[in-house]
Amino acid sequence: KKMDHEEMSSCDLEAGTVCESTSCSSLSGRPTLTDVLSEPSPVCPTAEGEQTEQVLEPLKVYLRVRPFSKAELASNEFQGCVTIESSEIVVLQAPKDSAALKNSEKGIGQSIHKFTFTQVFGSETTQNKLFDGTIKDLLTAFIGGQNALVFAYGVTNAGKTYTIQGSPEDAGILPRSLDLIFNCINGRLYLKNNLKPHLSSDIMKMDFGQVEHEEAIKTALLSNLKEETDHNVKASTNQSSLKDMSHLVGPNNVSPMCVAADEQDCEDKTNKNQEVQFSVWMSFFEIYNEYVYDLLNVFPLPKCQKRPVLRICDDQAGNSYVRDLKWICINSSEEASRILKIGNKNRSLAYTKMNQKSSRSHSIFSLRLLRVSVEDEPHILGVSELSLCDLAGSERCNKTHTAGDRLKEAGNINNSLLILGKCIAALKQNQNTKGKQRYIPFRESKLTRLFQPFFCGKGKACMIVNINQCASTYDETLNVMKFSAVAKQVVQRIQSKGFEFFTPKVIGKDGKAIRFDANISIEELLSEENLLEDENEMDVTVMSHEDALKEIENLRKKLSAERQSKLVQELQIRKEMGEAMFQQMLELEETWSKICEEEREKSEQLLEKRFEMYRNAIKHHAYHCAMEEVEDNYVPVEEFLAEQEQVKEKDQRILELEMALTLLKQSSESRSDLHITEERIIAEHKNQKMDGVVEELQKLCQKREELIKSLQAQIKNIKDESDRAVSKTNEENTVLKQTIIRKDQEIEALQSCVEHTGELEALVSELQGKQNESRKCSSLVDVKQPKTKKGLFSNFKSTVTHSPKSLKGQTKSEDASTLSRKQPLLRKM
Ligand SMILES: Nc1ncnc2c1ncn2[C@@H]1O[C@H](COP(=O)(O)OP(=O)(O)OP(=O)(O)O)[C@@H](O)[C@H]1O
Repeated sequence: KKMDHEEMSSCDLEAGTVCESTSCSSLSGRPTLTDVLSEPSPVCPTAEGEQTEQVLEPLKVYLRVRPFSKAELASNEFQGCVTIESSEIVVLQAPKDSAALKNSEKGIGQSIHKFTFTQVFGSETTQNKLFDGTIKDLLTAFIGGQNALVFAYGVTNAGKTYTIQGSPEDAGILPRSLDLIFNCINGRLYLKNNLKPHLSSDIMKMDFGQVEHEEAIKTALLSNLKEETDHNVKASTNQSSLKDMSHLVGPNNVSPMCVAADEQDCEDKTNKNQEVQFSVWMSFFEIYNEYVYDLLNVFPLPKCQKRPVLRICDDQAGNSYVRDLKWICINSSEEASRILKIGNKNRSLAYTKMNQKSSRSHSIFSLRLLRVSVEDEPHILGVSELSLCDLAGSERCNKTHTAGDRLKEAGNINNSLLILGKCIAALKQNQNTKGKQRYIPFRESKLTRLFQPFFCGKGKACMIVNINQCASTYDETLNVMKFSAVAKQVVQRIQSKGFEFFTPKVIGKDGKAIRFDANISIEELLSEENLLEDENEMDVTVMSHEDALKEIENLRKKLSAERQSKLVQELQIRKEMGEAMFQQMLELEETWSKICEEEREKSEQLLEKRFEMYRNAIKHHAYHCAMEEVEDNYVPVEEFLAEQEQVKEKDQRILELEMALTLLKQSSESRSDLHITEERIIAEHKNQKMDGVVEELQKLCQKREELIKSLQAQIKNIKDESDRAVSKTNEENTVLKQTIIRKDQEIEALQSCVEHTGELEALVSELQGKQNESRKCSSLVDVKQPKTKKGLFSNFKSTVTHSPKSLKGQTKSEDASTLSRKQPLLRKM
């Protein structure tokens, strides 16, 4: 969890904290290739104790996003996980089902991450654009004499191999670099080929026989390819390869960089630089399961035979190199491409679930450029190295369903990448802390051992991060991005001086160093007798007995000094760890006390709630008990009154008895003492009896009084209720009265209508009579059957005469109960 936190904070820091201007300023006004070639050496190579200048430059980290394949699009891998915000910023959004999203839902980490890169190349980026935008400057530095490392990093199937090597149709940065280098040194190749790279950065002078031997190896290698490749295929490949590279080459086979320079100036400098020549050597090896294998085997070994394993050794300056690695002298980019093909065939590739041709090893292609001055007599000026590394892809074994050999490979791959991550994190931390320097575990893996010089000032490094946008590999991609965020914060301290600073040691055939002197020509050196006489191939590590003893003594001293420093370091680390742990304990204690406080408050609240609950329950219970008691003690009113009567009667009786007693006392005064005593006893007895009865009666009275009170309360309640009912009934009555009045008014209106209709009928019959009379008078009229009355009024009459009845009937049927309720009220009115 702590690691996550650290990673996260580094990511957050990432945004905008790394000063890009450092790199920009160093690049502004950068020299053209012709400048590099023509400039005289700035520092005398023999000047001892001279302070070396260093250039601070942030590690350049580029991001390339691979496009989706058709299969990925079909399997719903597109979930908008990767968004390119600008040419430098990319945002990652966790898809559903990813561990990152699940963690963020639990409050661990975030679901959205923002990362800043030196430059981001989207899925539409062409190989050419990537090449121009990433390593062109590095190549300038390489040709100028600086060591350079480019490494492609990413999860499996992210496009690392595609970026480094490309496809037959579209070449990657490696073939493009070869083309550019050979275009730039075009016409300045050192064709004697008698100088060969040796150990980490030395040069070995070869005699004629050795040169021939080297030539023979190369020819064998090339013919090996020739034998296996079909002529037609080869022809088409060569053509396509030339066609592929054609866009890199300007007119007259000069690279665009050279074309860009002022032509006249370029020509002058080229003429001048005819005296500087170059010898180019290449090697290609892989680190597979932590074993180093040469990929440029002259004769392919049968599958059953084990490949020879190469060792990584240190030279006297402590620089690591691959011992017995084959270095092949190359004279053209085409030659290099052909040799590269052989190497690729020897690479450890395998089919995995994620990638059909997954690289199971880290492959490192290296070029060494020897710069030779041929002004008067050839002089060695220096050597620089360019390494292009295609790292094996990191992967999660359960996702890739790896098992057996694949699982072992994955373990080794992940382990070496983990150590690379540790080294980069330590480098970043060391540059931020003054004084105490953290141990950088370069030597814990073969890969980091070989990368060490590039990260320690002896060259420039640049990282190309490859990612795919698939939702299924989101978590691994996020880790890669976090790693890149840390790497981008590493600031490289690069020795500003080129060849001259890394003065190569020239080794003779006997393996002994020849004192380097720029004034001694190669021919002079070669003509030295000791070189020519010794025909036997010598192992450079063989020393004389005295030298070996001295070396052992030296190493012993170094070892004890190293042990002491390590002991101090260990103590320091222990102290730091102790302090860190103590700090952590304090933080933990603080956190826990906070948690305890919160818990305490919570439980107090809970307790308070419980108390409230119990209180309410008790109240409820008490109320119920009281109600039950009241019910038990309930006595009907009649019974109570009867008892009251009895009490009164008893009171009366007591009074009578008391009076009788007084009389008895008075009359018995004259009786004898015996009688008196007897009577007194009797009276006392009676009194005692009466006292008990009185007490009982009083208790009864008290109870009755209580009962009366409760009954009175009940009566009051009933009275209130009846009052309410009466007022409600009154309100209803009022409403009913109003309704009845309305109905009466309606009936009256109808009756006046009926009367009016009667009048109208009389008028009609009168008019008819008059009409009949006038008819009789005017003519002889046949007696006719009287017609049935038709017309508005007859209908109206019948309607009106029937309407009250029907209305009444309807009202009856509709709401008989309402009427029955109304009638008494009407009667009242
Ligand atoms: N920019 C790109 N444009 C088109 N296709 C690409 C691109 N990058 C990668 N590919 C294709 O994606 C597939 C996987 O790429 P590649 O083999 O380079 O991945 P890798 O990272 O090297 O994987 P591994 O680590 O397993 O070797 C290949 O088929 C390749 O052609």
